[in-house]
Amino acid sequence: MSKTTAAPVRTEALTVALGASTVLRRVDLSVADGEAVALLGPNGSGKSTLVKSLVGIVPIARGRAFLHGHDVTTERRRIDWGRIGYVPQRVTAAAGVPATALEVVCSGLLDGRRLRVGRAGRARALDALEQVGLAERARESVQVFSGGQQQRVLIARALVREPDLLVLDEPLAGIDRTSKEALARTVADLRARGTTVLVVLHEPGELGPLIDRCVVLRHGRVIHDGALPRPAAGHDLPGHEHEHAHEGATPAVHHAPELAVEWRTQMEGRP
Ligand SMILES: Nc1ncnc2c1ncn2[C@@H]1O[C@H](COP(=O)(O)OP(=O)(O)OP(=O)(O)O)[C@@H](O)[C@H]1O
Repeated sequence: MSKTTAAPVRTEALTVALGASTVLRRVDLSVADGEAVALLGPNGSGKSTLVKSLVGIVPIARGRAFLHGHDVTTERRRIDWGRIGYVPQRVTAAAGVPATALEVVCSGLLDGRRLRVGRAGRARALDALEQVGLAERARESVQVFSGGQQQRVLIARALVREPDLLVLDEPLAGIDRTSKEALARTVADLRARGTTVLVVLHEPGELGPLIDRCVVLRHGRVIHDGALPRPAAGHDLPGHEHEHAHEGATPAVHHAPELAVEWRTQMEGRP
């Protein structure tokens, strides 16, 4: 796999407006080769919009974004999309189509020039299903799969191209514990192979131990870029009241590992 030295992901003062509102405000983000970075923040803080702007689903109003050193707006054709796997938020692998898990994963190898995959392609698809722990169910219809299993099939579809950058949008949302653990194993394997991972999460959960760095968004701005914030003392104790006067405070970008972002409180005071 040929690699350039440019960072897999970089944004400079990235600003995105959707409808009448500015959803991302001057976001600077950089993900180095082989790094696993989590994008965290409360509902509506702009996490999905950030990854969508990277893959070209939403337009950039101001600032720039680069994938492997190429500007996603002006140099789209120079980007090697085969090196990039993207798994969007909350889609099912079934969508009424009676396809097997193997067929769904094989579809990740198709493009405008190729409408069927050969034996080698099917072997790669089986290998990708193996990576997400579903090889033994390759020939079953995805319609009978749980939400978490479908999510893993979609991740396998992104992995079948052997990307060196994988972008996952909320892969843990609404999936069963077995699938969360399987996903954590998949990400651990990817990390061991040097794959760069950018993952949108509500909270670190099973992926926490695998994350090198986290970037926390709030109201479309980066309020933290560094180590995973630890819950402040007592926050994880039963009975702790999550009521603090944080609203209105001017957010600052923190870099210290021991930073005092009170994890749950930053998540909009979610209990
Ligand atoms: N197509 C759109 N038109 C107008 N506003 C939009 C559009 N898509 C998203 N938004 C708004 O942009 C903001 C950021 O949305 P986004 O989905 O990026 O947030 P998020 O941090 O990923 O949230 P969640 O954790 O709930 O998925 C929200 O206020 C949302 O309502």
